Amino acid sequence: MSQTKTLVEVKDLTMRFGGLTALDNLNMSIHEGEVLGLLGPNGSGKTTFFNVLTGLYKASSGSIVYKGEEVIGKSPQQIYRSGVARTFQRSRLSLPLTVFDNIVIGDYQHMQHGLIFNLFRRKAFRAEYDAYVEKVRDLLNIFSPPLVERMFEPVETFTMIDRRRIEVCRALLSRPRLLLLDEPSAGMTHDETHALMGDILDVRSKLDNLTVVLIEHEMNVIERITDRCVVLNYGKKIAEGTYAEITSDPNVQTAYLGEEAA
Ligand SMILES: Nc1ncnc2c1ncn2[C@@H]1O[C@H](COP(=O)(O)OP(=O)(O)OP(=O)(O)O)[C@@H](O)[C@H]1O
Repeated sequence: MSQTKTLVEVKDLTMRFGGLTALDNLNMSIHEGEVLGLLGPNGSGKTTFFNVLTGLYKASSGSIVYKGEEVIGKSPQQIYRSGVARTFQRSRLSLPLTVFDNIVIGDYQHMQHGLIFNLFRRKAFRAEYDAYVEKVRDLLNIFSPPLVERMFEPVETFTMIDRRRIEVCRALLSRPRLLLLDEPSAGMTHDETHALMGDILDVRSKLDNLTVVLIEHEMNVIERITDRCVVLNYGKKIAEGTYAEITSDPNVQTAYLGEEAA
């Protein structure tokens, strides 16, 4: 029998933007090692939840306990260093830069040496640079081996799916415990989405102890890769369970049909 360990416990979490309540007394948990789907109609608070969990927004009230510690009030850097990494809905790659540069940029807070130090201590800088090359090569070998050969080519020469892979690798560079993926299938074809999700499942099986939360609209993706789902509507949790459970839940059907009818 598998035992469920809680990695994140969310209690009465509320986020207001002026008069708009984006998260409304949200209670939910994220279990260690699971792939959790975060679903809900447009504007239901999914990205806001990621923004609060990663310290970009400070919640109006409530609590998020991650690995036994309160997250609210910590800076995005502190939260990143504690093992929470994410991708964004819109691509944040710098197209003229290489794959290597784009992946390493995300980890600059972990670098030992600042610019002035590097100017004067080239040897130490070189050693750190070489270590990063190895780290990125190892990661690409796990996540997407064909990218290894093209590590020093500019991102603008890559297809959409490879760009997404690069973004996921950037999030994985710090070897996070919790990976938050905000609509990774956006803008991709069905086949590309299928391939990317295969990579994500594959990397989870290769990296120990990785928990994934995925915001996604494509139902077939959710069915294929999630262990469990939480559905939000107007910032509240309206359903929770396996894909089969949530899709047969009348509250979920009403939330989605209501949206279509609107
Ligand atoms: N910085 C902000 N300032 C004001 N309102 C915001 C801000 N961020 C989000 N909102 C509002 O909060 C609500 C929830 O938005 P959010 O982006 O979290 O929804 P979502 O479920 O991720 O939607 P989608 O699926 O369209 O990305 C929306 O009404 C949105 O307009």
